[in-house]
Amino acid sequence: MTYGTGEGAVHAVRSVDLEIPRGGFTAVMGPSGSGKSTLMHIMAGLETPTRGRVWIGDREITGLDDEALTVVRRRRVGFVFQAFNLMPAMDVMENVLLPFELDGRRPDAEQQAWIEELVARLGLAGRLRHRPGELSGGQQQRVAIARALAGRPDLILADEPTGNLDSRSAREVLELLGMACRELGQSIAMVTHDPRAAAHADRVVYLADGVVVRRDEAPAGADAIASAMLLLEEGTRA
Ligand SMILES: Nc1ncnc2c1ncn2[C@@H]1O[C@H](COP(=O)(O)OP(=O)(O)OP(=O)(O)O)[C@@H](O)[C@H]1O
Repeated sequence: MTYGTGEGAVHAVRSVDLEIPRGGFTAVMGPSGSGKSTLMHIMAGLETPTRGRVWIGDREITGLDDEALTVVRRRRVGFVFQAFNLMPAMDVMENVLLPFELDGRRPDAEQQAWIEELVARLGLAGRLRHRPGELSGGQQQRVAIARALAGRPDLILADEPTGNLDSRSAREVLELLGMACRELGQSIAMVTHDPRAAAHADRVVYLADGVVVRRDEAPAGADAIASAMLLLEEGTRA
């Protein structure tokens, strides 16, 4: 992905060949400006790369027009953001059902049962008629996770999902993402700066200057991830 042209061109990501495994929990780490958000936007079909090809599940999204990409995003991708991005005037259940609403669909009986299971597992069953403003940050993020999981997307993209949470709520949210992956088979890619967050993933991919420079298939805890990041940051500054 190149922004700009000529001397001012920025190669935000280069020669990235990356697969987010189905049913896996992948963390994407890297120093500031290393291309994490750009890569995430490309994987989500929010940006079209200058060169290269992208698939979500078995569907190639390269070359789709905006309208087709919007449909792919709605049906195949779930998003969890640092700032929660819930609709303040809607209650918890309305927020969770929003992807169906936007797609002009109603959940069928099986989907409704799945959504009820989800809200129960995420500890939201007693809060369904509350609005986001009446919930803690951790609870709001759990609503966002329920919304992302509701349509069983091919991929959940989480961008610094714990950036606005205290450490206990952060741990709960990460445990729930891990549960979604291990028990519900959900594929997740999470961008984070936080080695403790990345330690919940079963695979860590490191970016530096737009290139994947390292992959840990079984990361050995937050301290090892922090050391790897430190090396990358020193390398980037050098
Ligand atoms: N729309 C844009 N136009 C021009 N350059 C851009 C644009 N978006 C990103 N870049 C550049 O591409 C590079 C990668 O940016 P990106 O936001 O993907 O990094 P990041 O790893 O997500 O950073 P951070 O952790 O600070 O959010 C940076 O050098 C950035 O300045």
